Amino acid sequence: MNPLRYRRIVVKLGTSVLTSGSPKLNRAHMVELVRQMARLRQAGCEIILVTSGAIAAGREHLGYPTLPDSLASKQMLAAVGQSQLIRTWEQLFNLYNLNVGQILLTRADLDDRERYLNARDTLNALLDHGIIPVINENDAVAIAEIKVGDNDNLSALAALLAEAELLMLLTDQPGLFDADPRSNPDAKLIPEVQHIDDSLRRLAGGSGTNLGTGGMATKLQAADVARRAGVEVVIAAGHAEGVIEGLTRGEAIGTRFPALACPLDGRKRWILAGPPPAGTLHLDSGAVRALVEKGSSLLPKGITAVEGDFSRGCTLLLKDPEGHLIGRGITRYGATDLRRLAGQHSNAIETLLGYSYGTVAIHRNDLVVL
Ligand SMILES: Nc1ncnc2c1ncn2[C@@H]1O[C@H](COP(=O)(O)OP(=O)(O)O)[C@@H](O)[C@H]1O
Ligand SMILES: N[C@@H](CCC(=O)OP(=O)(O)O)C(=O)O
Repeated sequence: MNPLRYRRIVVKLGTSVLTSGSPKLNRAHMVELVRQMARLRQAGCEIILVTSGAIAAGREHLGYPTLPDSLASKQMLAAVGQSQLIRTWEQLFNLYNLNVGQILLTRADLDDRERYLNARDTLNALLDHGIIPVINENDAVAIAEIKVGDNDNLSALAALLAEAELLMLLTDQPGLFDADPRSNPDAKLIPEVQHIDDSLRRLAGGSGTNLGTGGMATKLQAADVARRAGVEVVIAAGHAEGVIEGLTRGEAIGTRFPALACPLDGRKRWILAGPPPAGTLHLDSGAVRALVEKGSSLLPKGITAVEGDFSRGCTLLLKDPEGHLIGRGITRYGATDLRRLAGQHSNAIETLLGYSYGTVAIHRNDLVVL
């Protein structure tokens, strides 16, 4: 089979894969993973590595100190461990004459469109020079407000940034099961997922260990974001022999999430990936139909309630009358204005506010329907 079925892939390695369930990095296993990635690279496939393991590596390097369960302790471990981690990746890739470039991100780096584009340019420059980008969250400085929080979602953002074709979420289980296989030995692997809905989300539990973050729940969130942007996603076991190469050849391993048919364009990818929502607009059923079925802009008339305190240019969540999330978009009016405009006809905007930024609350170009 053709090994170049995918031109650009993101490989996300969870702590569970890098430590093999032990409290320290399993370097022998990391060598095997690098061997596979190097072979693919040499065959012309561009690889972006999203690596967890900084906190585990820091704990190992400091001799497993007993620390309070505080953010500062974790940040200290991440600061120590990240340099151990990148050094290990660097040494291993150098065995194959490949260089690595470290990118440490927080959500704040992706919020602003210009910073998002800068990060994208750096990623592309590394790839253009045959260098393997090695990405982790900047745990040492990130506090809750600016954190992505888990590397599953971070890897989806990396896949969007890089316009990758395939995202591999490699973990300690062979894929997504119909129940957590740690506690349900009869659980069955789900080979393919077409729709990510609430019933599927209920199957996906948290991490089974205290080293991993998020478990299958964050892997599903990541898959949901990436496939909307046209990226195919697969969850598979990182310890399975030849897994990275096999997945790149399109072999039926793990749980596959085919990419949605109509990928979003660049700006809409950023709306999906970048800014955290600053509020919520509740819409009536007519507005929901206009957005979902006709691809229209959102008019103030269709807004029934406004939650949050936000200004013009912020990203908002859009919900239908039942409270289901139907999209996200960038508002042309701040919260105070929208509270006045909700339910009103667009030609009353000037009279109600004394000024106007146009007839729509959210323009269709600034809107992603989910
Ligand atoms: N439905 C499910 N199918 C598979 N694994 C599940 C499921 N629900 C919860 N899990 C747990 O998710 C864990 C993997 O997530 P996590 O510990 O965060 O790993 P990683 O470090 O690779 O991100 C598994 O070990 C498993 O216990
Ligand atoms: N950024 C953290 C890992 C966060 C995370 O999501 O971990 P995991 O669930 O193992 O992928 C670290 O390097 O330790």
